[in-house]
Amino acid sequence: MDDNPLIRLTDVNFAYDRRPILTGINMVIPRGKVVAIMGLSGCGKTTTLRLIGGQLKPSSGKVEVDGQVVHELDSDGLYELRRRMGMLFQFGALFTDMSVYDNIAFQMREHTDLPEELIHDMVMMKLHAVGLRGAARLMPSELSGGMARRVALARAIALDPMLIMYDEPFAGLDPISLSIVGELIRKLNDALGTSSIVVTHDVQESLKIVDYVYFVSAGKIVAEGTAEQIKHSTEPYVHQFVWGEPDGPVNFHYPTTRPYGEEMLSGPGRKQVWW
Ligand SMILES: Nc1ncnc2c1ncn2[C@@H]1O[C@H](COP(=O)(O)OP(=O)(O)OP(=O)(O)O)[C@@H](O)[C@H]1O
Repeated sequence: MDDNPLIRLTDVNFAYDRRPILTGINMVIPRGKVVAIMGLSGCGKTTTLRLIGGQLKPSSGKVEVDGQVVHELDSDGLYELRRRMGMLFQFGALFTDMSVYDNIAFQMREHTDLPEELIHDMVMMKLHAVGLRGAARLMPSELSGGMARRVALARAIALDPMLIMYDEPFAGLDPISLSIVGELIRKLNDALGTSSIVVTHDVQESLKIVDYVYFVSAGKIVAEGTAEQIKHSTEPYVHQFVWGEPDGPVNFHYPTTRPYGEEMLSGPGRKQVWW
């Protein structure tokens, strides 16, 4: 039991209007660790990140970050808290009209009064950390997908955050870029002494780099454990997910109560059929 985790979600429920998205979520992100939230599309992973970032408020339950209840903060408190969180959004969108250098300097200029010489040194340090110091003057359109993702990573750590949240950091990358980005997530976490949350459905890549995994299905945590425990899990849902098996508790068919035969016989133009 971690008495002082960076993040704690306690009995969190969240609904859009009256449609439940998350139910009874209990989750802990320890300091200094990399934790993955995995699950199929639409299960509520991004929603969980948005609750932690304070963009959404839970319908009930508590979201605590570094000892503060996120949804009880006023706008100044929230602004201050968010400044200490780095975020790599899905597909790591960069500002397309700014150079790589300016993309990273942007946060520093927005949130600090640091002089340009210092910003220069910090931008170069961040770019060096992701191996792209030489790309500082390029525009985003001149980068490969893997390079763009690394720039987005450098931008996420621009302000030395206490927490970095990655939303699908591996999406659309070739296998080499994928493992470079994976290794960088781990290295940056350890070098900066932050905590990281990786939202992903890329099981194999993330199991190589994370300390702990939460599996979410239909808005509930259905399994959790260390990367080793997850790899060897016999829990049917986890096993199916980890090994990418088509058959198992996750159905190929979206649920329907209507038998297939009945559906086919009741289509348009079928009403007059004599049988
Ligand atoms: N603004 C919104 N209004 C209503 N429903 C929403 C909204 N945003 C997301 N949802 C719904 O909430 C559910 C959870 O979405 P969420 O984005 O958290 O899933 P996810 O697990 O991150 O999926 P993906 O991997 O595809 O990004 C989905 O069913 C989605 O349709």
